[in-house]
Amino acid sequence: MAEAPGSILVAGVTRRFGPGVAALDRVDLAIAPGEFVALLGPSGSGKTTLLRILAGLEFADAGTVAIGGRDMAGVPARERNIGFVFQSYALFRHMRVADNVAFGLRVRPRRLRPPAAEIRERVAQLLALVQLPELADRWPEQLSGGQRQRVALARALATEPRLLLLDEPFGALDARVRKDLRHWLRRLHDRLGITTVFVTHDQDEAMELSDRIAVMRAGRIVQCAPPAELLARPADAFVAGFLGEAMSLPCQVQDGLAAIEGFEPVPVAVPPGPAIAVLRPHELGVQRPPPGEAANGTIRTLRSQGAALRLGLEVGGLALEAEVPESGDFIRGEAVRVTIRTLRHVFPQLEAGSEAGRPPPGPGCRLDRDPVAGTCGAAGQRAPA
Ligand SMILES: Nc1ncnc2c1ncn2[C@@H]1O[C@H](COP(=O)(O)OP(=O)(O)OP(=O)(O)O)[C@@H](O)[C@H]1O
Repeated sequence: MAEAPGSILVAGVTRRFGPGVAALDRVDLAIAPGEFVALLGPSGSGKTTLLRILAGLEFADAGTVAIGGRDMAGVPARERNIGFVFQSYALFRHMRVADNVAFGLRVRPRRLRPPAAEIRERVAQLLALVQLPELADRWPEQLSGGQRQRVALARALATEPRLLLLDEPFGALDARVRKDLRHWLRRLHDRLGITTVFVTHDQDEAMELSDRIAVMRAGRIVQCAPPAELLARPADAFVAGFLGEAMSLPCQVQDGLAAIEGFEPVPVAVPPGPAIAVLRPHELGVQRPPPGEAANGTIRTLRSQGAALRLGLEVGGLALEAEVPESGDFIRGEAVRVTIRTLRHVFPQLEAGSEAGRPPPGPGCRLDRDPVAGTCGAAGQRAPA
């Protein structure tokens, strides 16, 4: 069956650099035409390696990659019709902006190269598309970082690629510019409908931009799902602890109760044994201890956040963060009663010991199954002694 031009199907892709741990380990990923998918994960989890394999800049030791239904084995990068933008993908310094954008068209073999007038027209359209029509005659060094990345995107789009691969394209820019470009990129994607794979380790960026996020860890896709699904139903403690602001607390489950150091036991539906409870700051309750009840924590820091108050707490030797209504009227050093209001995510501690600590292959990014979910943030830190 013929597939739409922008579809991607990665099956069982493994890539090893030397005898050590695989940079990619049996990765499956299916992306529909026109989708915007982020690869999100900690440093070294294999995001760039996967992107480079899609691009044809790196090869897989095992597994297959098909783009638009065609097996890419042996198809060189230049024949894949893919546009790239990398964080450090400098523009050609000796070429003006317009010539940078025209580059991909001018280097085509003569029989495929559009006439010069058509290239000029196309460059003007692309610079209008990235909202920089007035910069055609500038040199790259006369542009801001954000403008350079937009020119790099125009250059990537010049050859009308069926697939756009972006590797931390805004990584070097300051937070404000980054946010603006992020919104702009999503609007551009919605207009053009090009299948886009975006590498980032910024979870906010991934959450805001993507139709789905593939969360990677140690060379595997642990879970791939829409952002809201990842937050609501994380596949494991890693995903739960990686998305959104979260604290991962070791606990012991017995008789349907999770024992977390410093807290009352909490009912959970998890098999007995060691487990990880993932808590978010708003899931903790903080009060002055009612008469007759002992305090179990101390307020170490307070920070107002408009309607909410952010409290740094010490509970049972752990440093935790709670978010409570501003009306709390607490003071630093105060002894308080800290409770777990809801405990939505508890995971048996299975994966930690499996295959030398590597996560099991995740549900991958298959389109033929219901997407499952995931979450993240600061893990619960042990308080300084
Ligand atoms: N050319 C190479 N030679 C040897 N090891 C490599 C090579 N490229 C990648 N690796 C290793 O493969 C693993 C995955 O690297 P990769 O760059 O794909 O991770 P990443 O998730 O993109 O990380 P980052 O967020 O830091 O860019 C890392 O352990 C890395 O050191």
